[in-house]
Amino acid sequence: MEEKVILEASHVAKTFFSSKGDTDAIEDVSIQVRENEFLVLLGPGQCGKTTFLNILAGLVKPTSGSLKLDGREIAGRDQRIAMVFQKTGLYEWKTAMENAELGLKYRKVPKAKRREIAQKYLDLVGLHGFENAYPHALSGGMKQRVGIARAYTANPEILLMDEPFGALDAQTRYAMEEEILRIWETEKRTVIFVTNNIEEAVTLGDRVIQFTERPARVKRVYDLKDLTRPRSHVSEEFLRIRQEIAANEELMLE
Ligand SMILES: Nc1ncnc2c1ncn2[C@@H]1O[C@H](COP(=O)(O)OP(=O)(O)OP(=O)(O)O)[C@@H](O)[C@H]1O
Repeated sequence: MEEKVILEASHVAKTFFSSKGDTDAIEDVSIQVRENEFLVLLGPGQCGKTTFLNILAGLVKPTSGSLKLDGREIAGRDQRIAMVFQKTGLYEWKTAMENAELGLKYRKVPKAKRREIAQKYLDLVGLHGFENAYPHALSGGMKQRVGIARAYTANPEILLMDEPFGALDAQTRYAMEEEILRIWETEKRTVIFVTNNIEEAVTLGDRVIQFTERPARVKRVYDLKDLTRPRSHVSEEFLRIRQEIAANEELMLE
């Protein structure tokens, strides 16, 4: 059975206009995102990935093109879409719990209820016992966990993740890749995850959409659904796909 398309971007383009010259960030990107899939957007640095994600989040207005969520056109921010940033954007003067429940507070959810929901997701991301910790007392990986809990707490249909592990050391990054898969398997949502790291893309994605250099276009789509999880970084299949994607990326950079 064909899976349901939850989000569709059609012919999205973005040019930043400025007195110093215009920058074409995205040329013409059309993608379909399937419900509950883990979709990775992979592309070289500065190719326009963040811009594209910001457009999906309603934070940047496309120059042209359109977005449909659940079959209906959307423009601007939508509560059904939540974002996890590379820089976590946590409030330093708020505890892990207060950060996690913030979205619900804005929505005027009563305190007891929002505590209950935030607690559920702090538990899910492995932060039980750290509810009262302030961000400065948390490691980089733990801060990202709070960011993920905060996004889940808002109960979105779609989670956008912009290189969330890009600033972490390699070991923590591997651990967080396993963690995000565990969290996603436990409570499935549609995830759109941006990275410039091929290994990370192949580790995580049901599908990987490879972008060209700026201005971004879709170069190729890899369907990895049949690559069994958990994925061994040294299996023949994993290495073959990694190599294939890398070769394609090099071709683009020549
Ligand atoms: N607000 C803006 N005004 C002008 N130019 C911008 C703006 N935001 C992004 N750009 C330009 O658009 C291009 C794409 O940037 P973007 O951050 O989307 O790339 P990226 O693929 O996410 O990069 P990275 O992998 O380094 O995070 C860059 O050349 C950037 O300088």
